[in-house]
Amino acid sequence: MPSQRSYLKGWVLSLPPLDWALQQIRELVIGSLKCGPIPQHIAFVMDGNRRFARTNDIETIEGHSKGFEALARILEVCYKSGVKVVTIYAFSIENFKRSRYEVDALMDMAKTKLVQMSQHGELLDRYGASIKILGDRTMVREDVRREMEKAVDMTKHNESAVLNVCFPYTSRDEITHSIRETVKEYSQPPAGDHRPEMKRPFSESSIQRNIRSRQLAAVAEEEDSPERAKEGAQAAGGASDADSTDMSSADLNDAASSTFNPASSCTSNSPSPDLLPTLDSKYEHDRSLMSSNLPDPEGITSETLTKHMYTSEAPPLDLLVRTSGVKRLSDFMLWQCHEDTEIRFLDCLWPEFDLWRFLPVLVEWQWRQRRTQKPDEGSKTVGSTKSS
Ligand SMILES: CC(C)=CCC/C(C)=C/CC/C(C)=C/COP(=O)(O)OP(=O)(O)O
Repeated sequence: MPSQRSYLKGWVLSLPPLDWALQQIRELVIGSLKCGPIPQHIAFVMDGNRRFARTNDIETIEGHSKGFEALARILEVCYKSGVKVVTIYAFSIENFKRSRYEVDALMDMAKTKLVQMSQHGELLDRYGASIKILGDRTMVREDVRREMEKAVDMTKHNESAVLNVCFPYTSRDEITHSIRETVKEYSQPPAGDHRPEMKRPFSESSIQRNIRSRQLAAVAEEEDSPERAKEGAQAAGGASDADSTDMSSADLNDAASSTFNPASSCTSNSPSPDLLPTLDSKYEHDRSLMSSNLPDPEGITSETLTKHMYTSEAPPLDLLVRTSGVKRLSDFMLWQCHEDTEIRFLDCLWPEFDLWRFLPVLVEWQWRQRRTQKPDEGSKTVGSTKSS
């Protein structure tokens, strides 16, 4: 029954005059959306294909095929409105647990549809969008991988927009990949053979060193003569200086011996010995780092990891939409969801998703953007990083 109703609805809406009128309305709506800020990066969890198939009494594969049609509709809306990057969860690593038949059908769909979309005059070509495949391609069948690479190659000259196809992907896999790449980067001397800088006044280890050297001074002051207190204070000052400037090997040696060596600065009044091996080993580590010419791991920040994520070239994620009423991220875009990413869970199934269901999400996003825009940002139309 539901499939009969949707067939009838489809037939009525495809009558030429109605279809034309609807097209005009769609254009008007998208045109008015473009007057406001537009998210630069949107991600979709295209959930509910199988449930759609069940409720409409069609094959599971047919449900996925309807899902692909919905994707084409939504990409059209996104690129027409000015969204720069769309990231889709097309195949999770978890999806390999599905039946062989379904996995093969999804692989075949990716194999044919991606090249189809990339052809001259087709969707991606019309909007100047390039395809990027994010995920562990080694898990994909050779023939599928070849076609995916072909689609990437066919669209690589397109510069107006991007379609990130996560296939096969999970965030945990992506984050692991990024850490692995970061470790590789920090395990070899930087290009050009530059001596790594040791400038890190606010690093955790610098702060720890400062606190401990001050503790040494305090212990000396409490328990010993004024001379010892002075010695301790000097040691603390020395450490602070060393930490706030570039540290040469000589500085490190001096600091290590005068400040932290129990034998040289504290004899009878040494602090608890369990504090000292840590300090010594930290300095040992710094010293060996200086002599090895490797980059300083203290320089690793969240930006370093971002740089090694699959989405490194994409703008920050402004909006994440999941259909089918399920309120989970399912290991998708965990790193990319920042404090300002809007996450929307919609009740409709993915194959039912269209401009009319997407519109309220976009309008609400625009409304929030405008509400949080500062007066001098009035004309800004780019997805921003402001809090709501
Ligand atoms: C370009 C390209 C490769 C397009 C792929 C097309 C497409 C829509 C893929 C989504 C596949 C998928 C696992 C959807 C989740 O719904 P589900 O199967 O988990 O449905 P359910 O939640 O109802 O079980």
